[in-house]
Formats: sequence, C-alpha cells, structure tokens
Amino acid sequence: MKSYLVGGAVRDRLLGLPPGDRDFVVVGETPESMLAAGFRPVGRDFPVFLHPDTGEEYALARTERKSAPGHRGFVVHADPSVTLDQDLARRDFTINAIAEDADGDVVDPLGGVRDIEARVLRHVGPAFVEDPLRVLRAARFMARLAPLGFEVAPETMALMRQMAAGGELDTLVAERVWQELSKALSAAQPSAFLRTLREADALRAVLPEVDALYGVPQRAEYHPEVDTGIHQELVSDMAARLAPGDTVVGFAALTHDLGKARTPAHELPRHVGHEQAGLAPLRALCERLKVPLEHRDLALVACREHLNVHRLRELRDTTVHDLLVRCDAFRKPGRIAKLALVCEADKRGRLGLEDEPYPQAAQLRRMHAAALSIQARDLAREGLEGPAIGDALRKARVAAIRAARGATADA
Ligand SMILES: Nc1ccn([C@@H]2O[C@H](COP(=O)(O)OP(=O)(O)OP(=O)(O)O)[C@@H](O)[C@H]2O)c(=O)n1
Repeated sequence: MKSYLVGGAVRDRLLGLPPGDRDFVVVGETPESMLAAGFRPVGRDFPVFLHPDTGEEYALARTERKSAPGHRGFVVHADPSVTLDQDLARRDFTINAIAEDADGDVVDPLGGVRDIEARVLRHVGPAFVEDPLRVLRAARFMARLAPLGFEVAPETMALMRQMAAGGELDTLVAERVWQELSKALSAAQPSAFLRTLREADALRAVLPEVDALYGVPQRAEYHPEVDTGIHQELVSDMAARLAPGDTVVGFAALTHDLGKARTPAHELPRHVGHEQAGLAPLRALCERLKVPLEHRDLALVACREHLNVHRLRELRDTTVHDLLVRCDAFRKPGRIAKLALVCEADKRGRLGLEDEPYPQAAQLRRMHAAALSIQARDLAREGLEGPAIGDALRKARVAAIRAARGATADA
C-alpha cells in the first residue's frame, strides 16, 4: 500500500513545532481493499479509515467538487486513479499540502516548503473559495503562526474578502465556528485570529458581539490603548500567556467586556454598568455558537464579577463571601483560579502595562481556599443541625476570609 504523511504533521515538523495528529493519504486503493487490509471505516462523507494497530487516519486520495453554495454539496471523487498531486491540489493552503513518503522524502508540487521558509500562508488554488470554513482556518492558523512571522498572502486575503462579502460565512454551522475559535484561543496569539478576520471583513459575520467593540473608546488614563477592540486583543493574548492552551480562560478573557459596546454615546468613554450590560450579548453568542457549558459559565462569571475582583482589597469580607457564592465556588472549586487568571489578563492586557503586578489574583485564591476549607460536615460534627448549620457555615467562612486577607503566602 502506497501511503504518505500529509497536512499538519508534515507542516509542523518542517516548522520545528511539536507535531499533533498524524494523517495519511493512500493512493491506488479502494474502500474494499482497505477493509480487506483490516482498516476500519470512519465517517460517511469522506473515504477515511483507521489503521488497525495505530488508530491513525488514512484517507483515500480524492478530488472534491462543489455542487451547492456554503458548506454543503461536496462531491467527493475517490477512485484508485486519483493521484497524490490531485489530492494535494484540493487542499486549503500550500503549507498544508506537503506530503512525505515512507522514506521521509518530501513531495511538494505546490511550493509549500518555499512558503514555510518565506512565512506565507497562501491558498492552493481557486477551489479555496468553495469552503467558507477556510476563512476561519486561515485566521486560526495565523493565531498559531503569526508569532513565527507568518502573514496571509495578499491574493489569499483578497479571496477571503470575496468569500465574506458573498455571505458564505453565514452558512457555517455553529460547531465548526466554535471549533476554529477554540483552536485560536488555545494558540499563542489569539489576537491574530481577530485581526485576520477583521482584515477579511469576516469578523462581524461570525462574532458580531466581539466585532462591535472595535472603535469603542475607553478612558485613556486607565486604558492607554483606548480602543476597546484593541484591549480585547491584548487581554486575549495575555490570557494565552498566563494560561497557555486553556480555552475556558481564553474565552472568558475574550468576552469579558462585551457590554462596552452597549454604552450610550453620551456616557463614553466611561462604561458604568458594562458588567451587567455584557451578559445579554454574551448569552446570545454562547447560544448561537453552542459554546460548551464550562466555557459559558466562567465567561458569565468573569463578565459580571471582573470589576469586583479588581477592587477585592476594598470589598468587605461578607461581600467576598457572597461573590464566592455567586460564582458557585464551593461546588465548582476550580472556577476561582480561572476567574483570577481572567481578571489578571484583563489588568495586564493594557498597552504598556503588561508587567503590572496583580496581587488580587493570589489574594482571591487564598480567600477562596480558606473559605473552602470549612465544610458543613465539620459543623454537623460539632452538633449543629438544620438552618443553624447554614448560618454557622457562613460566619465561619467569612471569618476565614478575614484571616486570609492579611496572610502573605499564596495558598
Ligand atoms: N477545510 C479544510 C480542512 C482540511 N484540509 C486539509 O486537511 C488537512 C488536515 O486538516 P486538519 O486536521 O483540520 O488540520 P491540520 O492542518 O492537520 O492542523 P491541526 O492538526 O493543527 O488542526 C489540512 O492540513 C489540509 O490539508 C483542507 O484542505 N480544507
């Protein structure tokens, strides 16, 4: 069987990045011969099989044609006559269209190696426009590759703009948009995802709530970057730095200020009440993209509470306790550490203030740990019952928060 390693694994090896999943393309085979060789079929739409031992994906070489607009109507043609070059030519970017044979020899008919060296993300051919998801893929590859010096080729950007203008992105299903967004959030520079989509005039189609923040001014004495859209970019990149790969933190960081787009013009550049105003657009975004619950819940908490965490030192002990309860921090203990990271990213995601200390993060974790160490069952052991347990629990937790306030060591 003639098979080649293709796609991300070859690209990442050539870039010196840690390789992800390995995908193979197979030439000269049929579904029947794959099954006879012990491969297991996956999916219905594409002729893809799993290796019996390694579980890695082996796809029959194929060509694709579109018969309908949007992300539908792919006509897949995969018979044994389809060549490796034909398969590579149906792919999205030249850097993703490099193959490697079993001896490690590179097959690169489309100049992918040259583009890797020149740090260019370039589409393979005119069929690029047939799949609107590729606009989002370009943006998420940039979130990963911009720090290495990559730029989108001008002719590719022109096609992306054309696809966005044609309304093609409206046809994408929620799961695919979320998948690309979450991959961008787990990359080193999520801001490059936003910037690339904006340049293609595509951000407002997929993330209108996020797009709405560009051009909204903030007070320059607190926010030297002024533009709220730039602030959300800086916060997203800071979250990726503080919590690499954590898309729960990353999503909350991206969306914590959505309410600032709703501030009436006569109140600008102040944004009184933006924490509450942000909840409705955030809920709408989460519903539309079917954002996973853990991501949604932390984002809602961060949107509502980020100002409270910033002024933690001024809050009364009972108020901190109530904040922890509102965050469901006693049933979901991991949430507070993530909230602290989002708030730190918010404060340090400001132009020129990236290295500001943020002692509130450690203080919040310490207070939470102290309050969490007191459990209802301990009070029950002391003979308390019914509502008395609730009162005593609150009192003891407030006292623990007070004691932790003064402590210096991070819990
Ligand atoms: N809309 C798409 C999706 C995928 N591909 C091709 O299929 C390969 C595998 O796709 P995927 O696993 O989604 O991406 P990778 O490039 O492997 O990147 P990563 O693993 O980092 O997501 C890509 O490299 C590309 O050649 C494509 O041309 N067009």
